[in-house]
Amino acid sequence: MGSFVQVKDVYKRYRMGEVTITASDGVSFEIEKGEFAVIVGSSGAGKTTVLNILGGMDQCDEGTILVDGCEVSRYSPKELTEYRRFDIGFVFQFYNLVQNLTAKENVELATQICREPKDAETALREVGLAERMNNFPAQLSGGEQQRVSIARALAKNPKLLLCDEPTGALDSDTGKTILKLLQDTCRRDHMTVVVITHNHAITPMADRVITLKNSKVMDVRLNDHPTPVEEIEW
Ligand SMILES: Nc1ncnc2c1ncn2[C@@H]1O[C@H](COP(=O)(O)OP(=O)(O)OP(=O)(O)O)[C@@H](O)[C@H]1O
Repeated sequence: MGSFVQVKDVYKRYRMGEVTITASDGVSFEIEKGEFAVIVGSSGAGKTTVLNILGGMDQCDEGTILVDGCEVSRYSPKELTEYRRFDIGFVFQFYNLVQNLTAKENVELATQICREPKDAETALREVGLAERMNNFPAQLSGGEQQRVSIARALAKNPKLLLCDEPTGALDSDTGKTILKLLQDTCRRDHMTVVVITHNHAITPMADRVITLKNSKVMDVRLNDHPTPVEEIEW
């Protein structure tokens, strides 16, 4: 049996008139089930491209993506829709909550379109928002809004939780509580979590660090003893 996530020789090119931009240039890496993986690289290194392909929002031109034994890179558009809907939880930098729905309604909105979801209240309780379920996003701090978006993603019971700069809009203390929540969820539920970031300071807390540079994988490193989030400074 191979790894839970296998990305093999993936190429993604964008044609812009005469110019072709290679956003993924033979990218390969693996992630095991239940790992907390960080994909790190500077702006333009190709992080979002990899995350979009892994999340079924975009397709690669060449290469293979296997998730839990399924060959996502061969999925039809209809299969990709189901993959995004049932298998993937997304967390974005700017939360992407619906402003005129409460925290609970935001989570319910997502769970209405998936199989065997968690109860919205349970999901919100697990992220520490038991008291704020009936608040609208504008009544919540940035960190609390990010918790709602994590509850929304986890309520789907996804196979993979993909997070795009989840702390990018938060101050460092709030960012750390969000990373701790993600790491605790990973440990407690054996959830496979992938965080993309430009912030190298986050890498010591990961089980696996995949470094991208110029659209290629520069380095893959395993941390046998990840640093507790509380001890990380940035
Ligand atoms: N839809 C697109 N059309 C054309 N070029 C694109 C597209 N998406 C990404 N690119 C290019 O591919 C390269 C990698 O971009 P990508 O967004 O994956 O990098 P990134 O590491 O996520 O950067 P950032 O941290 O700034 O978001 C960049 O040169 C970018 O301009």
